[in-house]
Amino acid sequence: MKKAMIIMNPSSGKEKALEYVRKVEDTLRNEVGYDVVVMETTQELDATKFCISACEDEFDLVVSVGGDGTLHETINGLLDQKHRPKLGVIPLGTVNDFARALHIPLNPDEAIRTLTSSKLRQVDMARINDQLFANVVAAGSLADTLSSVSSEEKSKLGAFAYFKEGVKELLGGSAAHLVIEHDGGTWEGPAPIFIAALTNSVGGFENLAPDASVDDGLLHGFIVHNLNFLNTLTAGFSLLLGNLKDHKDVEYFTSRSIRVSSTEPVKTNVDGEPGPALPIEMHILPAHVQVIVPEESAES
Ligand SMILES: Nc1ncnc2c1ncn2[C@@H]1O[C@H](COP(=O)(O)OP(=O)(O)OP(=O)(O)O)[C@@H](O)[C@H]1O
Repeated sequence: MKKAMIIMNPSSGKEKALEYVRKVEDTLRNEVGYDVVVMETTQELDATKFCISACEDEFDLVVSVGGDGTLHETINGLLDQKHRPKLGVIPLGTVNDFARALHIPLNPDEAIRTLTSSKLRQVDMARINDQLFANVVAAGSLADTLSSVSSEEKSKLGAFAYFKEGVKELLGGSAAHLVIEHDGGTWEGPAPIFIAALTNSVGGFENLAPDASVDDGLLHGFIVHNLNFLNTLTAGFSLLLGNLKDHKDVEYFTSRSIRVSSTEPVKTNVDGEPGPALPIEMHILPAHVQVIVPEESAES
């Protein structure tokens, strides 16, 4: 019999995770015919440990029930594994970038229906130092600010919580000197933020990297530099309209590998969580995981 592991964070989804997990279990067992194991996280990194054991025990499917934090920890269990189970995603967080990028419904009941779909997408992941990411890495003074956006603010304001904190930080005007090496050359200079996106949805803004698709084998780099009050606002509008890469103070490139370093101490944010300090090295891992997506979903 095929084996599925459900990895669920009971603290996500406004305490509704337990109710949804029963529905996930029923759907997998009764409609798709899986032997199902439910693993409940109690602390940070539990989801990674559970996913490692699912790989080692050759499970066919792992379903992440929680927010982007739980998903990020789950996919990190796939690092350097020979057997990688298929992935299902039930988004219960406030932003849910990965689900947005894959057109997985943000309504949990509808997302659960998706688990009966026979459509799979081969999705890129990327390595950053000794971990994996599925969505986005940000580096620079602004990245640290984004890590401090509270769950309450995200619930209340959605993607605008990031925008609000971002504008506040940019008006403070701190920009570290970054050295960014990519397939096409090296950029060097002061920048309040550098973003490497794998998918089009970043911090809930589905327009930030409209050219990034989950399976294009590329990292999409945005270096934002020389921001002051006026162009902070115009960059904000560019972000909302999906043409950030054309803004005069934004350098855009695609690459399979990127190295970012600085002589100053600079923090990063990886998939919405605090990440390693610079230097960082990123490498794309094309088609690294097969994700269950709705039958009718578009390929972008
Ligand atoms: N039982 C638990 N209680 C509290 N925190 C947990 C528990 N299990 C896991 N965690 C931690 O909670 C963090 C956030 O989880 P997750 O992203 O799933 O939910 P969320 O906060 O509702 O979503 P979002 O980040 O989108 O607001 C995870 O990174 C994980 O380390």
